Amino acid sequence: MASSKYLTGDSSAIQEFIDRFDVFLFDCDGVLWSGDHLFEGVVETLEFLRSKGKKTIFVTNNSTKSRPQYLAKFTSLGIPTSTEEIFGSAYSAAIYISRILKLSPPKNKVYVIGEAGIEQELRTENVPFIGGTDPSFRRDMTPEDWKGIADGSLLDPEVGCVLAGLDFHINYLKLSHGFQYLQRGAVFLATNTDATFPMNHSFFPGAGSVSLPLANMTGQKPIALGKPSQAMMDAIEGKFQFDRARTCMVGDRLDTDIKFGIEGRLGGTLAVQTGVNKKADWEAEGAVAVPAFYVDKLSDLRLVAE
Ligand SMILES: O=C(O)[C@H](O)[C@H](O)COP(=O)(O)O
Ligand SMILES: [Mg+2]
Repeated sequence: MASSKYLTGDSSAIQEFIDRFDVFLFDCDGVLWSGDHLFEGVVETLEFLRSKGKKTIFVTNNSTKSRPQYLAKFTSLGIPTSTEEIFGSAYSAAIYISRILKLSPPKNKVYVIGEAGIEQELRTENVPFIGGTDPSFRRDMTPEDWKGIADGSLLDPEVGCVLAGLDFHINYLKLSHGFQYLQRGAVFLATNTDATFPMNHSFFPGAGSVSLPLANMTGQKPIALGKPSQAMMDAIEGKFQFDRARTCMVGDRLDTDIKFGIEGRLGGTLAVQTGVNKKADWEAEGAVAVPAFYVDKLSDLRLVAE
């Protein structure tokens, strides 16, 4: 089994690690922050890497925010960046639908299960959609719903795709509509399928746990456009033209971030232990992915190197 090199407290190993890469792809939830709590030393560590001429790119599976909404969060937490450096699964899904799937009338609409981030990125790509944050879907089922969903009178005949992401307002009504569209042949997509969502130093249902009922009902697995999807890696590489061998993926989750870097044939992967996975997870027999390097927390990269 592959082994992972521990860097925390080892300045020469950290220096050697940093010298190996020109570009760092940073995961967000569990690496930079937990919810709105910014981890200690993150701003200084990013500045330190940038001062060494390193390129920083933020790659998140969290589809609840669009790139401009993420820019506002980064700015509010004191992290200097631009929408150019931010690549989210909502954006990845929107460009997949508009540039690859290319839905054509009369079934060119997307039924969204998710938050405003997905809606904004679909609008940016001129992809029509229904559902999402529409308040008329945030309620209990009525007798009219049971009848109208079953006979299709309440369904939109122009829906050709169901896109599911992290939805903090998921309910029976939304799932019932989603199922009927999939039964009628709509393409099943997910921004990501993370099982859990790291927040406030604990865990909550992730996007994958939101879309799973639809997968369970239909027996279909959605095409996931976030990490570890290599469609996302190709899109990021296409945008930034980086040398994969000189690029490192930094993440807290084995089955998304680390798998993404390994399957993307990047020069390296670094795991931090401030989010979902810990050392014991990748040392376990049959681990889904083993990071090449690991630290306790992101700011370990900075402290020792100076
Ligand atoms: O459920 C989710 O969507 C994920 O837990 C979450 O969004 C992960 O975000 P990331 O760690 O990729 O920034
Ligand atoms: Mg994460």
